[in-house]
Amino acid sequence: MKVKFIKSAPTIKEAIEPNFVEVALLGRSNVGKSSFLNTFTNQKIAKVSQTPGKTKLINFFEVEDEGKKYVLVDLPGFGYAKVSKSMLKDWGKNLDEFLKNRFNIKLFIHLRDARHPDLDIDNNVDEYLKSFMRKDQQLLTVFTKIDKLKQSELAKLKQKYPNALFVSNLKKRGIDQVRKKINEILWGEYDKDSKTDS
Ligand SMILES: Nc1nc2c(ncn2[C@@H]2O[C@H](COP(=O)(O)OP(=O)(O)OP(=O)(O)O)[C@@H](O)[C@H]2O)c(=O)[nH]1
Ligand SMILES: [Mg+2]
Repeated sequence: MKVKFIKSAPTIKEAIEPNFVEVALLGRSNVGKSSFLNTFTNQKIAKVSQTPGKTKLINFFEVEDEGKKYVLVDLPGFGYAKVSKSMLKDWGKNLDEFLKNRFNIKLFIHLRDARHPDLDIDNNVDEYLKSFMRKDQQLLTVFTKIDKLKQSELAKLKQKYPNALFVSNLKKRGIDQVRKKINEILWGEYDKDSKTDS
C-alpha cells in the first residue's frame, strides 16, 4: 500500500477536488483516529495525542492499494466532553454540509471505543449519517482499543456487533481486515489470491 498526504484543509471550502472515491473517517475525539491512520498506512502520517481534540483540520490522504486509488479523509473528532443531540452544534455546520454533499464519499468509517460501545453520541452519529446516506454509500463500524478488553468482553462485543470490525492500533491487530473490507466495499468482492487465469 502506498500513501501520500495531500492536504490539510482548515475549512470545507479548501477541500481538494473530488476526483477520487473517498473514505471518510469519523469518531469521537481520542477514539484513536490518528493512531488508526498511522497503523493502517504503516506510516507516522498523523499526529497522535493524549489530549482530545488534537485533529482540527480535515486531512486528505491518497491511498493506492492493489493498484487502485482512493482518498482517505480524516475528519475532526466530535463531542469529547458533552453528549449532544445536535451534531451541527458540536461539530460545525460546514462539516454537516460537507458530509451531506460530498458525492464521492462511498464509505463512512465510524471508529468507536471498544470499552464504551454504547455511547449516545456514537449512536446519534450513526442515526445522523443514516438520515442522509445514499444507496451507494455504506457505513462501517470499527471498534478501537480492543487490547483493553478481556477475551470474553471482546467475544461479547463481536456477538453484539456482527458487522463491525475490531482493531488495536497499539498491538496492530485487525488492521488488515479493515483494509480488505474497504477494498471490498469500494471495488466489489474479489480475492486477489484466487485468480482463475490458469
Ligand atoms: N490501548 C490503546 N490505545 C490507543 C489505541 N488507539 C489509540 N490509542 C491511544 O488513544 C489516545 C488518542 O489517540 P489519537 O489517535 O490521538 O486519537 P484521535 O481520535 O485522533 O483524537 P483527536 O485527534 O483528539 O480527535 C492516544 O493516547 C493513543 O495512544 C489502541 O488501539 N489501543
Ligand atoms: Mg487525531
